[in-house]
Amino acid sequence: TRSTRPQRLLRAVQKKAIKGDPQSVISTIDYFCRHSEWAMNVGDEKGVILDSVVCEVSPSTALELGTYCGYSTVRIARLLPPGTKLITLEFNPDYAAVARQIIEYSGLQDKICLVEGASGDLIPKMQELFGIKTFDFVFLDHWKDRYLPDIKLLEECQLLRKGSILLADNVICPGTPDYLEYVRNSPRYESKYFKSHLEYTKVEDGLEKSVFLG
Ligand SMILES: Nc1ncc2ncn(CCCCCNC(=O)c3cc(-c4ccc(F)cc4)cc(O)c3O)c2n1
Ligand SMILES: [Mg+2]
Repeated sequence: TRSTRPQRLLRAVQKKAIKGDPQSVISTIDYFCRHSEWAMNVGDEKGVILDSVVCEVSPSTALELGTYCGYSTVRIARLLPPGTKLITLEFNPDYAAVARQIIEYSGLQDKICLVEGASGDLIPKMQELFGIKTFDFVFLDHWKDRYLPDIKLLEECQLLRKGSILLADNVICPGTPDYLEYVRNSPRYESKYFKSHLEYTKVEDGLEKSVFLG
């Protein structure tokens, strides 16, 4: 049967990127998605904003919702100091299988824990599975209608602390209107929009950065 897009993206990484070099894995994926096949990675333009927020927060504990092929997973993990852990949740086993190989190819597997399953099921298990008390940083990039229920779940499970940073992809395209309305109007968050473009296109999109105020 015909290969899938994630498999073709993995093959491009294995063929063109330098093993153990996260930046070359990132550049190879961006080149593939611009010149061969579009894929729903956060991409290079929004990726620079993601990098700057990760560097600013310098999190000890980080959570990513929606791994896909592991592009943003590698982007985030390459900036984390030793001894920190990025937990990334992926629902689709085929995506997870590709992501594991891309993460391993980048050499960052010791900083990343990829867990297969739905965020709604796994978030309540973070304490028992990983001994996580709270997350310093959360990157939301999964089902757009799960952003709002999942941050409410993070609040309920007391996985956020005063100053925890949420960064949400695709708040314009495909769009997360209920999430935006909540974080921009809730007294419990201080929110800021970073205007950008949908990965590899001229379509408007952006990232919403929200600080949990406790
Ligand atoms: N609950 C749970 N727990 C864990 C999970 N793991 C995965 N999932 C499901 C996530 C499925 C992929 C989510 N990502 C997107 O849908 C997405 C789409 C576009 C896009 C597409 C077409 C267009 F024309 C324009 C824009 C662009 C993006 O940057 C996107 O991130 C989970 N769900
Ligand atoms: Mg996205």
